[in-house]
Amino acid sequence: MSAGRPEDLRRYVQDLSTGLRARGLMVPGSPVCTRPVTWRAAVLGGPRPVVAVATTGADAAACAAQARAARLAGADLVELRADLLTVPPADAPGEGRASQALADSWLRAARAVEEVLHGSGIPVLLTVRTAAEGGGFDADAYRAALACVIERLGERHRVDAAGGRVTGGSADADAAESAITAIDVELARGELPRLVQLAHRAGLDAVASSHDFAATPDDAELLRRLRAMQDAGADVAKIAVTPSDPSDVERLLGVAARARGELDIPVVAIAMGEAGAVTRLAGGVFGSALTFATAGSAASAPGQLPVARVRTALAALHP
Ligand SMILES: O=C1C[C@@](O)(C(=O)O)C[C@@H](O)[C@@H]1O
Repeated sequence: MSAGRPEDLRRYVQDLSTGLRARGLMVPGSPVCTRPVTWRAAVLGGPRPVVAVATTGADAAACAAQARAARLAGADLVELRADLLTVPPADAPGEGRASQALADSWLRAARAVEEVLHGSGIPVLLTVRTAAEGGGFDADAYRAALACVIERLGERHRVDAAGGRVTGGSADADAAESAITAIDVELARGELPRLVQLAHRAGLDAVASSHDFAATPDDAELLRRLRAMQDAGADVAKIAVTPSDPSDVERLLGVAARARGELDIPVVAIAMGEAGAVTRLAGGVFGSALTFATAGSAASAPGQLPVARVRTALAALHP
């Protein structure tokens, strides 16, 4: 179905839930998350999905402008897509490439984003998406660069804490400059448990993720990935797939409902592209904890809809 009017959406959701319950793939009532996470004012795994807007800017100023637009549009979370930042020539990877220099340039953008979010309670998720999963970063350099930026965030966290400022984790942490509460870690790049542990030591939560830009893997594989993420210690488990027809979209939502029933941590399930747009509106009914929307700028993945449209759907489906 198309992501249409609220009444169409309600009917779609009702029909699909009835079908899934009849097949024992969805528990009756609202699926409850037993281990929700709170990032400043946003709760993943609460009664409604959190609405995120991703930056797509190539420099700190563009990201800050997009974060400001996200705040004005009513986003709950900003994702800083570090992989889309242009690396300044001096920092460019090359001979003896310095992950440190890269982390420096990402942290400069993070500071700019944090500045415009100051006082809003909006947390920031830092993501380095590899080309293998629809992003702009080199998959071979991924683990080292990610570990480096996590270390740097940890140092910053400790400095902030020593300076008497609280960082992340609570709704009244607005006095804090550090809004980065979580980091995205790709399951397929390997060493997920180590990177999650590194994030936790740095005072960050970890969102494990897996993207398929070509297809929608079978249900067992999708559930296996989500479970592997939880088993690796991730705080949130996220899958994004590409449906080829409406039945793939329904399968994805069914997987979300099953994962919600079987896992403790918040689960995020997205079908990308126009065909999957309904999952960005109705995913929450099936237990998906987070949806990505746009706020006047380019989408960070295909099929994202404007925040206002998503909010209208959420209000209709989660009264
Ligand atoms: O993982 C995701 C989900 C996403 O791919 C989407 O389809 O909305 C957008 C990405 O920016 C984000 O990191």
